[in-house]
Amino acid sequence: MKLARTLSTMLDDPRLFRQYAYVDGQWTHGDGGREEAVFDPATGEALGHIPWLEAHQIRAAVDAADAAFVHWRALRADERCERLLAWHDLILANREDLAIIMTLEQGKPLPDARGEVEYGASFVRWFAEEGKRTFGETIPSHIPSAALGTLKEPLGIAALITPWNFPLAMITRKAAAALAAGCTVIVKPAGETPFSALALAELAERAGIPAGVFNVVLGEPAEVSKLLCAEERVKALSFTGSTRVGRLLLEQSAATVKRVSLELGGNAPFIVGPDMDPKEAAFAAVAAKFQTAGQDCLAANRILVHESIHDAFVEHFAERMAALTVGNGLEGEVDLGPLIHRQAVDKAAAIVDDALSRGATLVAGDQSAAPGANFFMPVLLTGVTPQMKVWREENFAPVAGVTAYADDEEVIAMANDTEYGLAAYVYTHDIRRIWKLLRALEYGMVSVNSVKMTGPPVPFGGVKQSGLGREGGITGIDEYLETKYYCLGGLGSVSGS
Ligand SMILES: NC(=O)c1ccc[n+]([C@@H]2O[C@H](COP(=O)([O-])OP(=O)(O)OC[C@H]3O[C@@H](n4cnc5c(N)ncnc54)[C@H](O)[C@@H]3O)[C@@H](O)[C@H]2O)c1
Ligand SMILES: N[C@@H](CC=O)C(=O)O
Repeated sequence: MKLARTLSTMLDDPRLFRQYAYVDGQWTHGDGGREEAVFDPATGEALGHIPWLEAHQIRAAVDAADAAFVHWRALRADERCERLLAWHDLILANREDLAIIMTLEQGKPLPDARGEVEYGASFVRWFAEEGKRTFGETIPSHIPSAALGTLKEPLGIAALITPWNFPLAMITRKAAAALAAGCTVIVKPAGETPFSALALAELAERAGIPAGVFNVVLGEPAEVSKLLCAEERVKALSFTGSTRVGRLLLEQSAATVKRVSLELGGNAPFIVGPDMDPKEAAFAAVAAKFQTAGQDCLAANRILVHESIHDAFVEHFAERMAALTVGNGLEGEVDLGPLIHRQAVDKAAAIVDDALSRGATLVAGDQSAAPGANFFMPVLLTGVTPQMKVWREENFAPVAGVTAYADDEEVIAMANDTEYGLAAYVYTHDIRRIWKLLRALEYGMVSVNSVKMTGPPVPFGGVKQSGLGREGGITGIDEYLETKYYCLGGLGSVSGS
């Protein structure tokens, strides 16, 4: 497929490409005339422009979400469910257009983008159904003549701030939960990937989600986030992004005591036991490292291999890595697209340089083969140590670092030697080792002998500085619900009280 200059000409439905914010059911430009270009990371070409809203326009979005909350919360759960299912169906019906938009603005290969559209839609279906199951409790009463229980009520307006690496699914995993709970939402997508969010808004409108219920605001990130955090009427803040920005938003939300959910950075260990077939483990590690060109919070950052199979593992890893193709995600069979921008490439190069200067070995990774300014060829480093940035930082790039270990105690200490605690991978068939590692690893998610671990039924989230709260699963909707306890006294003789 040839890259067209105008994004809309590539779509079956050009109305999915919107260059406005979406507030109170209206496509909105910025009153101050400020706007930003959005670039295709593969080519550097500008795809379009988005407005930066002024402070009074952000407040107008809060006014709209506040007014809409009254009616949205009053719908029955099954009525909200119907609208969410309509949204789900429209997302899937427009899968190809949404995938093209995503590949153009984010860079991931088109098949991966299609996969993300399906993944994103799956959260909408999940929460459409979960909204019908927000049960309260009956509490055996200790108070004479009283009935006790709880109700689940929507919190109010939820501000949802999302990253660029999964421009669609990180929105739906939050928004579908909030909307199903009866909350209204204000989405602030990453400036690098706003068009997926705006296409979702167009489809939400077509699905019959009323004006003011789903809003997308755009603007200078720190400015917009500060305004949303300061707003008393915004009751919940759900953020996915870096730990650095997550800390900042947590601090800013303190003044209004918001419900805060944070899905932050990861630094996943990938542990390979001595009993593993080195080839099987190496192929799995390549899959866990290089999806989304390493720009994934679940990416296997530190690959910890038992010393008895280390050399064979490295050989197979290098062989598998050499077969990966790097290029424009719209063109042909590509495994890795570009990084999001030049700063990401510079950061990756600096991390590799740091590792080499501290004694790591470069097994493979020739940057002269990169097909463009924002591309970074996969790198394999061995002899990685805790002193190196590649160990300490989330590299968010196709840079794999391998370290040998001697025994379970050593690998547990190595794996936990990080401020992060999102996900860990364990590859071994020894059931005792599996149980030991499962219990000892300080991570919110541990995946044993499987690269794939996510999906709607899963309580996704991290411990330590990888976050607060869980998204998805049967508890994901609780992030947007308040428990109201009631005591109905003076009932006379209440049987069983
Ligand atoms: N745990 C998860 O579920 C998960 C999922 C995806 C991505 N991530 C993490 O996201 C990070 C990559 O995404 P990113 O680079 O977009 O993160 P980021 O923190 O730079 O940006 C995330 C969002 O915050 C906004 N933002 C940026 N600077 C801000 C500021 N100073 N004040 C307020 N808002 C600001 C951005 O515009 C964007 O909308 C990685 O750390 C990755 O691990 C985590
Ligand atoms: N792959 C993760 C997103 C992290 O960047 C997910 O499935 O949520």
